[in-house]
Amino acid sequence: MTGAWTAMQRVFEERDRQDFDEVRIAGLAELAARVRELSELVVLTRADQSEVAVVAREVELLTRRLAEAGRGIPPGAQVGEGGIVRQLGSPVTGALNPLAPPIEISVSPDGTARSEFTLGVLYEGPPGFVHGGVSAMVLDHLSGVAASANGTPGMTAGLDLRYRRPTPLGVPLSAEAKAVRVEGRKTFVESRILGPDGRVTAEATAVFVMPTR
Ligand SMILES: CCCCCCCC(=O)SCCNC(=O)CCNC(=O)[C@H](O)C(C)(C)COP(=O)(O)OP(=O)(O)OC[C@H]1O[C@@H](n2cnc3c(N)ncnc32)[C@H](O)[C@@H]1OP(=O)(O)O
Repeated sequence: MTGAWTAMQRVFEERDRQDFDEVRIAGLAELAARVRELSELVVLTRADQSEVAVVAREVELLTRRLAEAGRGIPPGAQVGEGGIVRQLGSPVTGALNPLAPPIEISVSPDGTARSEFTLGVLYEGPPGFVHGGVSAMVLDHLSGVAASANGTPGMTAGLDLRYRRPTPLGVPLSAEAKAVRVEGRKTFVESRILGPDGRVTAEATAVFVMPTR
C-alpha cells in the first residue's frame, strides 16, 4: 500500500468508527430519500410564487433544525453482498446522499459489476436525456467497483468515453463494467450503459492506477 492510498484507508477507518448502526442508517436514508423527492419537485413544481416562498422558508427552518445538532464528518461505508464496499455518502451509490440517484451495484462471480437504475429529471442534460457528465460518473464508479472486484483497485487515471446515442431519462437503464487487463499498477476496465431496448448508449474504457505516493 502507498502513501495516498493508506491515507484514504485511514479516513475510511475513522468514518467507520462512528456510531452508525442499522437503525440510524435507515433513518438517514429515509431523510435523504425525502430530500431527493423534494429536489425533484423544486425542478417540476407548478406552485405559485407565494407558495414557493413559504416552502423555501419552511425548508430553511428544517435545515436550521438539523444544524443545531452540529456538524460531524461524512458517514462511512457498508460492506454488502460479495464484499462490495458501498460508501454511504457516495454521490453515485450513497443511500445517505440526497444527490445520489442512488444506484445499487452487484458483482457476479466472473467480476462483472452490474446495475439497473432509472435517472430522473435531476440528471437531465439535453431535454429528455441524461447529462453526459452523469453517465460518465456512473461509468467511472461502476468501473471502480469492477477494478476493486478484480483485486486491483486504484484511482481513476483516465476515462475515455464514447456517447453512442442519447441516454433516455425516466426509463429503466442498465450498466455493466469489467476489468479486462492489468499491467503493473494499471487496471483497464471496459463499461457501458444500455437503454431499455438493450442498445448501448454510452461506453467507456477506464484506467485505474494504484498510487505510489
Ligand atoms: C469502490 C469505489 C469506486 C469509486 C470509483 C470512483 C473513482 C474516482 O472517482 S477516483 C477520483 C478521480 N481520480 C483522481 O483523483 C486521481 C488523481 N490522480 C492521481 O492521484 C495520480 O495521477 C494517479 C494515482 C492516478 C497516478 O499517479 P502516479 O502513480 O504518479 O502516475 P504515473 O507514475 O504518472 O503513472 C503510472 C502509470 O499509469 C500510466 N497512466 C497514467 N495515466 C494514464 C491514463 N490516463 N491512461 C493510461 N495510462 C495512464 C502511466 O503511463 C504509467 O504507466 P507505466 O507505469 O507503464 O509507465
